[in-house]
Amino acid sequence: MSPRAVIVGAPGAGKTTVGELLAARLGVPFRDADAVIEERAGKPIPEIFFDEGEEHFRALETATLVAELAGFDGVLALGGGAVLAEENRKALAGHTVVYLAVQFADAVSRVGLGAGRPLLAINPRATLKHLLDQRRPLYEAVATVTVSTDGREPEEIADELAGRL
Ligand SMILES: Nc1ncnc2c1ncn2[C@@H]1O[C@H](COP(=O)(O)OP(=O)(O)OP(=O)(O)O)[C@@H](O)[C@H]1O
Ligand SMILES: O=C(O)C1=C[C@@H](O)[C@@H](O)[C@H](O)C1
Ligand SMILES: [Mg+2]
Repeated sequence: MSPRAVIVGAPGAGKTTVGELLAARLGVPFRDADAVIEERAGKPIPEIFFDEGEEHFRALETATLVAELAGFDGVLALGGGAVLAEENRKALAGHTVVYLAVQFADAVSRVGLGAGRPLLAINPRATLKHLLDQRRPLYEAVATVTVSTDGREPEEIADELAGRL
């Protein structure tokens, strides 16, 4: 068993939004790895970061990724930082991985820079810019399909992906 598609991309790329639409088009279930982690931990991600720290969150993220890659056959959206660990990137090899690319301007307007994103708690604009620059090559490295999302509606992106997969 393997997911029909694994979606990666930065915060605000539209992983959850486009992932749900794509799953509906393919007639398969959708699952968000962030939601699975919250369910397993019994608390929201900002609380996991606050109580146990990022390292603990990343360990939960790897365990969740490995379990879902082996046991889920729908569309799986990953957290924005799931590509950071080499172990995770290796685990993604051989799977259909969709990279939703987004440039800074659209990412800022979609993310909103409000509460709920522990990594963007301090100096959100500069942090988001750095995070996009740092991660772009990592998303590209794991992707088997890349789609640009800037200035495009989620429905249009999901249609393109459904046709390409
Ligand atoms: N292509 C798009 N055009 C305009 N707005 C979008 C697009 N995709 C998503 N959005 C909006 O941007 C916001 C963030 O989208 P979404 O939560 O799907 O991103 P995400 O990649 O899952 O982010 P996160 O990393 O936080 O999980 C939502 O309000 C969503 O409605
Ligand atoms: O960009 C990141 O590193 C993160 C993105 C979210 O999806 C969550 O997985 C968490 O807030 C970390
Ligand atoms: Mg999401």
